Amino acid sequence: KFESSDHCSYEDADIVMKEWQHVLGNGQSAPILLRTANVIFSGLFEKEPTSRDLFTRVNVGDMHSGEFLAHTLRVMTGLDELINKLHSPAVLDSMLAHLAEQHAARDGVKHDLFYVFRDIMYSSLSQLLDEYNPDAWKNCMFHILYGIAGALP
Ligand code: HEM
Repeated sequence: KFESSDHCSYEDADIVMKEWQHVLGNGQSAPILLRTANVIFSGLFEKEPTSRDLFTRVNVGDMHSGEFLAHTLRVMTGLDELINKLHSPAVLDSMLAHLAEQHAARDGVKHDLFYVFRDIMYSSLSQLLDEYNPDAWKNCMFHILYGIAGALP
């Protein structure tokens, strides 16, 4: 399944939160989140074409439609909330448990799609961020992605 990683230490969490803040720190957070999400989802659909069908309900046929943008904003604000809770493990874990249920309820959502998502996310972040510490991201995103997708088929 997921390759293991070191524990997301307090310092790792600090680095990830600070670097993530640089993505969003200029007051233009929504357009940046949407653009990043568009890159990630386009990359996912390119690599795993059948995964597109999981998003028909949210009008993936037109990735610029209000429905699809609203979906990507839910995902990215969800990610933002998770990252901002890296110092509050109990709260983080209850958010992750809820997201795990929401994803498990959707047929066809498989754990391996999450590492495709992860790898595309890492390459976008490394391009987006002047300072990018891959080990800190790997350690903390392991916890987040495993928390959502660890029990998926
Ligand atoms: C860090 C990664 C991710 C986060 C934070 C995240 C978060 C979310 C959130 C907040 C929702 C809305 C839940 C709801 O209102 O029911 C959602 C829906 C969904 N997610 Fe994720 N997600 C992530 C990754 C993925 C991946 C990799 C897949 C699989 C390709 C996926 C598949 C779906 C599907 C199919 C839906 C339902 C779309 C609909 O509304 O019809 N997610 N996700």
